[in-house]
Amino acid sequence: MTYTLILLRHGQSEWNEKNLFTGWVDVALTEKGREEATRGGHLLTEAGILPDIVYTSRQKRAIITANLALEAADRSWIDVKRNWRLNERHYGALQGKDKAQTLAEFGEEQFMEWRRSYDTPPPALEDSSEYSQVGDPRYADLGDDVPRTECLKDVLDRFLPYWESDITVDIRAGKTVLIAAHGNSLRALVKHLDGISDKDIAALNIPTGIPLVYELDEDLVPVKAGGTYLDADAAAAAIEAVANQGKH
Ligand SMILES: O=C(O)[C@@H](CO)OP(=O)(O)O
Repeated sequence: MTYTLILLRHGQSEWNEKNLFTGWVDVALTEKGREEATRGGHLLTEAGILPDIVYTSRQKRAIITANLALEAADRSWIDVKRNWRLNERHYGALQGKDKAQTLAEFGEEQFMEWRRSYDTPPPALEDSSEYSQVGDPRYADLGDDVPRTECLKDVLDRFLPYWESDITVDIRAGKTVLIAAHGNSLRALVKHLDGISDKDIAALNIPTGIPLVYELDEDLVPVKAGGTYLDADAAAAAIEAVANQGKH
């Protein structure tokens, strides 16, 4: 008996296109991002892998990606659960900043430490910033615990309780679960699933809009480490592009 889990990073967002750090800022998809999402749904249909329930963050780029992919797969009717614990990593004071300019200003070592280190968060974002989520009604249940910055470890710490309490329950019930989320919240999940070390996770990048399918055994251990991208060639090229962001 194995279980099926599908991970889908949202399609290209307006700030992905502009090469800006995004985090918890609720930016929209570009036209290309919408097309990627629809194509993701077609890839699922072609592979005959159809989700029974979808989990998303509370951010519209993931929500709309899920909607478009499910519409393409004719599965708009499935149950949906949204939770802030699937949100993108809060990028602190880098939110809204240009990646190339940040790289030029602070140098590659600092830039990569903020982008990809496991446990070094960027400087905290001021509550008065236009890019702060403090006071946003969608996070009212968080009270004053709305993040001001996060490292990947913080994402794992807030994601894992929800993984255990909700997502794994649906998986173990035999449902094919689709998680539509973000580059860094999905990196956190992949780190957990594949048992990737704190150091090695720095080199792992997730492309936009290409379903990544995991077959999990009874202990929820991947049958094939790293899972399977439904379009492996497109994924390889897109992974390279994410890794090099800010450098060109
Ligand atoms: O800006 C962000 O929020 C993330 C994902 O788009 O970027 P990065 O890949 O640099 O962590």
